[in-house]
Amino acid sequence: MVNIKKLNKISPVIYDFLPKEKYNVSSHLEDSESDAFIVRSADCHGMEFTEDVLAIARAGAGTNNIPIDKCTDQGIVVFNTPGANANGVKELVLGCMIAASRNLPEAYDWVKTLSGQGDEVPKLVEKGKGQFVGGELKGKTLGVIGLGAIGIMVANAASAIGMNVIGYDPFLSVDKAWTISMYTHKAEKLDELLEKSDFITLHIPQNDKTKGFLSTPEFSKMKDGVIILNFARGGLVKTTSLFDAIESGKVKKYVTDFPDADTLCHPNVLAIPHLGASTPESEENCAVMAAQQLRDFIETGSIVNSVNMPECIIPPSDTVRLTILHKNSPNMVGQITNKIASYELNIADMANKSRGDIAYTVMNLDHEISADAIAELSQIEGVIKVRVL
Ligand SMILES: NC(=O)C1=CN([C@@H]2O[C@H](COP(=O)(O)OP(=O)(O)OC[C@H]3O[C@@H](n4cnc5c(N)ncnc54)[C@H](O)[C@@H]3O)[C@@H](O)[C@H]2O)C=CC1
Ligand SMILES: O=C(O)C(=O)COP(=O)(O)O
Repeated sequence: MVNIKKLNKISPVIYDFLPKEKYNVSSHLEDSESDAFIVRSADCHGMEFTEDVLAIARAGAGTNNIPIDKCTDQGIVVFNTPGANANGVKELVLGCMIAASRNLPEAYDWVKTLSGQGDEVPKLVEKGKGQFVGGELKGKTLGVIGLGAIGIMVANAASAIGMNVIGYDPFLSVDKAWTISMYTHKAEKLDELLEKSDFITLHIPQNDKTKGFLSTPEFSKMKDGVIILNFARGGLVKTTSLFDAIESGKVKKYVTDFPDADTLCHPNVLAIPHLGASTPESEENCAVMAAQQLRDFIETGSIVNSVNMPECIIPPSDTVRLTILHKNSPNMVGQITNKIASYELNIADMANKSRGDIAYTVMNLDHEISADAIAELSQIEGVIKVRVL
């Protein structure tokens, strides 16, 4: 039985992919008895992992809640589900862009104050509506920072409703570029996007390099009255700089899916409780993808959509399969194959993939491998984790 601990509520569709006969998926497991974890936004940074932990599947995109370096050092494969919740976020970004521009939250609050005015309500509505006049999106310029799964969908949808779109992503892949609407203008420099945009939306991961991505120097380059949307992560925007920019009239409104004690009640902040991916469709897509990836890895050794290990797609096999995560350094494969040969085992098939400092070797063997041989392979310097499937 493989124990998979759920660290968040996950769509029950996972049970279709992790059948009860083989997988014990529960939130009641101890960390120490878990072979793998499936998680949404729960903070895993303080967790200790035993050497039996094989993988962590993030049913979602952002992995800043997972200690990636620690997992890599321990040979724990971390997966995410790229694109699985992108449509959910895109729709909320569009809705909030309209809500912010047309002053809907303020108007909604105000109209409720008319309660108790009886037949006067329609007249009072017409009299008071002028205070909530807000601009249309058509013809305005939207700056999209980060053209990944979500940023591209937002850019394409905004083009379709008549906005001018400027995109900025210095790391854009060619495959992704093919999917961007021809109407999206490419900003060579971030400054160009900051200077020209009426709305700016963030769709980049939060990491050591992107923390405080928008702070005083960036705000100072923006147009007066810009509306900023942050459906990526709270730490991307420096709050003190944001409040100064609101005070000076530079920023008209800040829409965030990641409120904190400071931003929560600010009158120019439209705060949403991290709802971007909270749709049945996105939750199900993420759960399916996370469960499938986890199962494939556990059963065949295949690694797809990992954020810390090399991709390695291998068909299932009836033979004994050995998977070895190891350092990507000279003569690792040589030492491993020599050790196997010393036990007079023949390698029928083999794959070796690397990513940065880490490599992954998968072998199909003609015969069973002994516990002694596995122990000796594990002791080779640079070998991180050995599994027999
Ligand atoms: N509010 C919510 O519920 C959700 C929030 N998210 C957040 O949105 C982020 C983006 O999600 P996806 O689009 O699915 O990820 P993705 O990985 O498909 O796209 C991220 C893009 O950001 C780009 N990028 C990275 N650093 C950059 C930089 N310094 N400047 C410009 N571009 C940069 C990358 O090249 C990539 O194209 C996630 O990391 C997560 O934090 C994701 C899903 C749901
Ligand atoms: O996928 C992401 O990065 C998200 O922010 C969604 O988080 P959630 O799964 O809704 O806790």
